Amino acid sequence: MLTLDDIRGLPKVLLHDHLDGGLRPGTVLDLAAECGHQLPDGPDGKPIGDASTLGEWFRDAADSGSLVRYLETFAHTVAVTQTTGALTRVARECVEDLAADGVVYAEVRYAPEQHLEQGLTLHEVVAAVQEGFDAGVAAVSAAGGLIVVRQLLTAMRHQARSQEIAELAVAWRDRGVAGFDIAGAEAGNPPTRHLDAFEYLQRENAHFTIHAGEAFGLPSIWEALQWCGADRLGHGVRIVDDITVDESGEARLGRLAAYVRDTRVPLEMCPTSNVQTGAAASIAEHPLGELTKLRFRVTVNTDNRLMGGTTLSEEFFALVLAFGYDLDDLRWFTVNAMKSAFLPFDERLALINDVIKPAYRR
Ligand SMILES: O=c1[nH]cnc2c1ncn2[C@@H]1O[C@H](CO)[C@@H](O)[C@H]1O
Ligand SMILES: [Zn+2]
Repeated sequence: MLTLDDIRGLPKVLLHDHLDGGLRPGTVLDLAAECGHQLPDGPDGKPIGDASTLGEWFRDAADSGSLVRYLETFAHTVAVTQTTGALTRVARECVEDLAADGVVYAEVRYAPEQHLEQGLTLHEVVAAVQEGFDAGVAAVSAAGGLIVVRQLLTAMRHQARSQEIAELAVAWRDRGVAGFDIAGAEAGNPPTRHLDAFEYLQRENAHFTIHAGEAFGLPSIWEALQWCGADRLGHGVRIVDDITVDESGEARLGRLAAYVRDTRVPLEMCPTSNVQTGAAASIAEHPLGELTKLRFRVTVNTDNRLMGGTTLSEEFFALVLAFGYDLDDLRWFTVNAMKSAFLPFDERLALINDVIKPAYRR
């Protein structure tokens, strides 16, 4: 059986990771002290002052069984990332942490509109993050490693800035931004609220993914694909609601599930996050197992490394333990993810042929 160390040594691809959900606990402490943000109280009734207690606090608070409560924890990471210095630091550390975990390609998302509280403009936010990504990539490569990183710009689904953020993503498309996303509480905020932004992106030949079918069911997935034209689905777990398995174990796909499988819509699945928000009862019962058996285009992701206390290697290891996956399965997930990336075709192919396949052969 594969060990966690084996998995760390394999090249991996990460399509769904939130920048503001991946801060190092120690960095949250430093930045909170710098900007005077008050962190939550620890067990002793005083604001938490050490990194490991803070890491546990995020994990426990996010372990809420509800997406809305899970999202409340972001108030702290967003509050401490309101300056170019903080954004650049967090972005650089993100790249270094992903590379240390064996990630060779990552698309990291965040919502620029949430980082304007101290007067930054949207463009300044994107520039600060890009500066951090560039510095991180340079540091990794100076140490002999390899990682390619792109930004995805997220609009918050309960707000009304999606058109502006979509235009921002297009303006930065040749300078490190590979696509667009919407996130936030799903119930009551269907993707069609942002139809103008999605239609604009389609006219611009731009790429986008939509958080859909996480806390909410099939209608949200259907809208994301058939009204909005999403290239990928963030989570998409509820697509199992359109699949029935009879007594003999034979699966029947409804029209929407068949469409998703037939057209190879990538599912950005995030096992730990889904257990934390109650979208799945446990890793072992996660729909990823069934969807993988049925050969949907499943990819494995972290969502929020801080809130989940996780890494991509740990997500894979949990799946190895729950479903008995082997090296071939992990290669399949990784190639699925690389094929689904918002990177030009020739660059995807080069990473698959020159980096991923040789490593899994060895
Ligand atoms: O799993 C998720 N579902 C929906 N929204 C999320 C999830 N994880 C994070 N965010 C939201 O996306 C924002 C930008 O990164 C975060 O601030 C958080 O509110
Ligand atoms: Zn997410």
